[in-house]
Amino acid sequence: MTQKVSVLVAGSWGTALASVLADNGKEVQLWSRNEEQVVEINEKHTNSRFLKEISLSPSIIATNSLQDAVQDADAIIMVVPSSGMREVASRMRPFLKKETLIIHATKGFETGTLKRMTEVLADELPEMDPKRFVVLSGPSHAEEVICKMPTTVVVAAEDLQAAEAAQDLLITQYFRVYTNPDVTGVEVGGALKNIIGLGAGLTDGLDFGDNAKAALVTRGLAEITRLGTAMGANPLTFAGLAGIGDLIATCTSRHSRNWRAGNKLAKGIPLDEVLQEMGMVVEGVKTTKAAYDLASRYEVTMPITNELHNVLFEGKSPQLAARDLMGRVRTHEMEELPMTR
Ligand SMILES: NC(=O)C1=CN([C@@H]2O[C@H](COP(=O)(O)OP(=O)(O)OC[C@H]3O[C@@H](n4cnc5c(N)ncnc54)[C@H](OP(=O)(O)O)[C@@H]3O)[C@@H](O)[C@H]2O)C=CC1
Ligand SMILES: O=C(CO)COP(=O)(O)O
Repeated sequence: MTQKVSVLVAGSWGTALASVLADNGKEVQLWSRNEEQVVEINEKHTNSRFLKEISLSPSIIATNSLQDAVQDADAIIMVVPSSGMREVASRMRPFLKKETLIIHATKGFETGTLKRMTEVLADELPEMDPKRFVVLSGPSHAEEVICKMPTTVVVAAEDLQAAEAAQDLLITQYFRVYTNPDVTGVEVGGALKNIIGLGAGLTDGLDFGDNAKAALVTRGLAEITRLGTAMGANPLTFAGLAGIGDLIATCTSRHSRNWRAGNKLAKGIPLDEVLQEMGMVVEGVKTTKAAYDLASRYEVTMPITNELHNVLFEGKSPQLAARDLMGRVRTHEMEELPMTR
């Protein structure tokens, strides 16, 4: 029997994942709160606001009804921005079957609570087994996936069978899916790389050069690993797709929303104008605030996040932030290790 999979919501990444599922022979519903978008997807088979003139599979059915999208689904993929995860999870709860597989592909923390997305899902869906919540992450720009360009991602769940079920739903010739048991690591890596992506956009916008960007990625990975392990992640996860893999994509790609936002900031455009101009979610901004608070909660040193926080929210100039990063007290590359001579 054909599996029924619903994707919530029809942003760029949700639409690209719906397309992968359709290519994999699944019966796909794509939920949006926006009536015009539903009509466009069903009648023209495009989602022009997010994916320009790309043609979508006519087998993807868009709907405005959350109940219709959720009630018969064998699996649901949640791709709502982190700011909307709690609201959408709570609204879908009355229609959800206990056995439905829940996957999310969102990269961020909840502002205020600082919770990871599977923790938000566990709060709002208490009837579901949290060990079966799956997170999907890795280097995967919607603009390339929708064109069936070779892409690799990772799905993590505490329950291996749940991760394998997600792998099975999505793996295709062009979309290779690995499993990993480290839910915390995959969620933390996916969220924190966006901060470094913003920083890379700033660095490139200010013409700091290739050495600076390599330093940012490498030292960014060091602080992601530091916070992630303090939160319970396996450090090896950050050497994988949800860590260095996604950092490379975000810090080097012309598709990256976070890189582009950082690049605009480097031109002196104020943050609120940058976010308006982007017209798409830039998770790195809220994540910088959350990571700044998490670093303090877990007593972890995160110099790049700290400086980016000052640039975004305290009006510090990026040049001064870079100077302060370069002028930090000298230390060992592996800061956990003592200095030896
Ligand atoms: N784009 C990409 O390539 C990738 C994105 N991601 C992650 O996926 C998530 C979504 O990003 P992306 O698809 O790019 O975002 P987009 O900006 O492309 O789309 C966001 C969509 O979410 C909708 N939305 C926002 N809040 C709510 C809500 N409370 N209820 C219902 N719908 C809502 C918006 O609807 P409306 O228009 O009505 O506001 C819009 O359709 C992010 O966490 C991102 O980091 C992960 C990997 C790749
Ligand atoms: O997470 C993403 C790609 O893996 C999307 O975020 P960016 O567009 O900022 O790179």
